[in-house]
Amino acid sequence: MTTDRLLRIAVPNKGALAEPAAAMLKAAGYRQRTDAKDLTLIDSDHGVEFYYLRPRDIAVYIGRGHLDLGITGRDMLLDSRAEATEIMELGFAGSRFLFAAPGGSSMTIADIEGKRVATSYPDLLAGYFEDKGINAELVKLDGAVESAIRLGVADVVADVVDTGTTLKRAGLELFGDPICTSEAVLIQRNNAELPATAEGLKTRLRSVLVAQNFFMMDYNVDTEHLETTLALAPGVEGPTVSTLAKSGWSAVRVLVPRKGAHLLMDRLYEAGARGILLTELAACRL
Ligand SMILES: Nc1ncnc2c1ncn2[C@@H]1O[C@H](COP(=O)(O)OP(=O)(O)OP(=O)(O)O)[C@@H](O)[C@H]1O
Ligand SMILES: O=P(O)(O)OC[C@H]1O[C@H](OP(=O)(O)OP(=O)(O)O)[C@H](O)[C@@H]1O
Ligand SMILES: [Mg+2]
Repeated sequence: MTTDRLLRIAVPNKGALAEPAAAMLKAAGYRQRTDAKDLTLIDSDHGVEFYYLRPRDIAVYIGRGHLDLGITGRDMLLDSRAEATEIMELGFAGSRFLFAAPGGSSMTIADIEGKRVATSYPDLLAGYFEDKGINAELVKLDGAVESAIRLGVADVVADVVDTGTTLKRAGLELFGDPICTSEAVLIQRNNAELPATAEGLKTRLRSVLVAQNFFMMDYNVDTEHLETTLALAPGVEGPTVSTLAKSGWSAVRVLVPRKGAHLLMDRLYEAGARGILLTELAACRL
């Protein structure tokens, strides 16, 4: 344990980020609140204090230097214009931020000129319009933006889209390229000096991502086919090759990306590997 002050971390208290953020911190070995009414929680074993805050406010606290690290959405960080930087992608709450208009209207970005655009991300959108030289009227709403056109308050909406179900239900169609592609990110204040415990937290979060995205693979292979199989699955730091009791055979252990793991098993089998096993990683430190 370090003698540094407690590391202060902002965790989303509600919405799409809250549950997966707490789950990721738990998977990294930290304590998390068990009562949704708790505003803070101290994990003294790790020298960390968690603050449960609205996701939209997190970049503000970090940018002003009142908290050390925070979990928020990239789109929210950009919209806040806070003096904070994204330091790690966390792999959940993936979304795109897109324009939509009534179904069948076949609008283009150029058609936005002079229109009323409803959004709950006004500064993100203002930045986009500035870059593109578009003049449009921003209508700031808190949520349920998809209803703004039907209710007559806007001609176009710009909103978070995941599956597209909400837009479809509102009879809207997407147009243009995404204004932003978002996911949950770990943020810190620009050029902040953090307690030493921050490095430990980052290492643990990175390790959770590896554990989530990789499998451990074991297989046996004879000497003739060893090199071919090693080339197919080179691993992260290189495979471990040990001698098998059966003469002329090796046992190989290697980390493989979860995505495509079954295809890789087929390829390794064709290349001579046998007894191929895939195992979940409970945790790791790389
Ligand atoms: N349906 C979704 N699927 C994936 N990510 C989403 C979804 N909705 C929102 N997000 C992402 O999660 C983050 C927080 O959005 P969320 O909707 O939880 O906040 P909010 O709108 O301020 O809160 P609330 O909806 O509770 O008022 C944003 O980065 C956003 O892109
Ligand atoms: O593409 P989908 O999978 O349908 O998800 C996108 C919807 O999810 C979010 O809504 P949320 O529930 O956060 O409500 P809000 O609009 O009030 O923020 C977002 O604002 C969209 O409305
Ligand atoms: Mg929302």
